[in-house]
Amino acid sequence: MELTITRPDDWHLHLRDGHLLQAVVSHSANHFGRGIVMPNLKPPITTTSAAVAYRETILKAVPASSDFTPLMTLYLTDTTTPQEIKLARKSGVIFAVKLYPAGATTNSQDGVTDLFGKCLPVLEEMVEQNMPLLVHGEVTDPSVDVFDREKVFIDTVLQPLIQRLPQLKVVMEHITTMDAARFVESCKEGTVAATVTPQHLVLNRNALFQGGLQPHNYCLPILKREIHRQAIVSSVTSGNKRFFLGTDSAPHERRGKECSCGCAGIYNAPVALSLYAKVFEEAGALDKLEAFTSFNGPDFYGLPRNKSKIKLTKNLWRVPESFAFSLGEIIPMFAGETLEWQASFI
Ligand SMILES: NC(=O)N[C@@H](CC(=O)O)C(=O)O
Ligand SMILES: [Zn+2]
Ligand SMILES: [Zn+2]
Repeated sequence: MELTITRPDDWHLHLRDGHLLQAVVSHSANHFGRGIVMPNLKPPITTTSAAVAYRETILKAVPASSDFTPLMTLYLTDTTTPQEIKLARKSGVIFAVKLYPAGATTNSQDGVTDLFGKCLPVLEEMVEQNMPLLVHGEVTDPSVDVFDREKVFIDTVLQPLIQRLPQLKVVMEHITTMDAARFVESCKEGTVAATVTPQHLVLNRNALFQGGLQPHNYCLPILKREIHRQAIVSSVTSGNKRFFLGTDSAPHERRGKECSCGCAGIYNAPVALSLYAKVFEEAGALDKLEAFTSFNGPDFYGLPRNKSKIKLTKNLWRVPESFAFSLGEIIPMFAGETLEWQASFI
């Protein structure tokens, strides 16, 4: 079996910098037309000038054979100014602002401590500039169970935010629960949307402990119960325009994952399209795959859809065990396993 679809984009991607960037960028550039690049570097990308410089670095690392376009984001902090949002919009290369609640995930220590207390003027300016807010939707209160953090975030931050600023464009990134899927479905189309990762469509939380601790399945928000996975699959495969592809591909050097305090993030760029295709096929919804991978995202962001195509072929292939690079190696999701769908340029 073979499918030809409009070239997809990745609306949530970590490309890192330095040697790691060099090692991973081609895996995204080989399949995707554009990527919304996350700003959680060390130090984070908090200014327009840093984002412009980071974009140049990425473009230099993209293989010459690819016209992959990085779409940049700004990392929101307690001290981001409305002026910075104006500058970001004027730059023409920054497409969104990213909210990391301080302490919620990898490199989020400089994130926001009090969204309503510290960031309202910035959020109001974002409405003016039609600049979307991308949210890592988890509260960080240590008394809230890690499996409930997304739902509590919706109730205590997202819902009030949308009520207060109904015109703000918001993307709830990497949704993991039935609650998030239902919430996004209840919001106004074109104003609130969600990205969905391959791992939250194909794995449930058992995958963290299958045969022993599985650090390469550890990401945030953490994998949830099977009922949540099923709810997300049905929302995504229903063809609802509010959901689109965002891999959250988040490479870490192997030693950073396989240690006594391993970091969160799954490197899925090499397998993402293969897994999305599998999910839609199993749901009997291959006819809806292209909208999810290639139409809903650009339509939400007000960007043109890609013109070129890619081919998805049902062809068994083996995921490499690892990708070696100058500082070590990166273990991809489903390392060493056999997958069914293979993506290629036309
Ligand atoms: N998803 C993750 O588990 N990790 C991401 C950060 C993020 O997207 O939350 C990373 O940067 O490694
Ligand atoms: Zn996140
Ligand atoms: Zn991410």
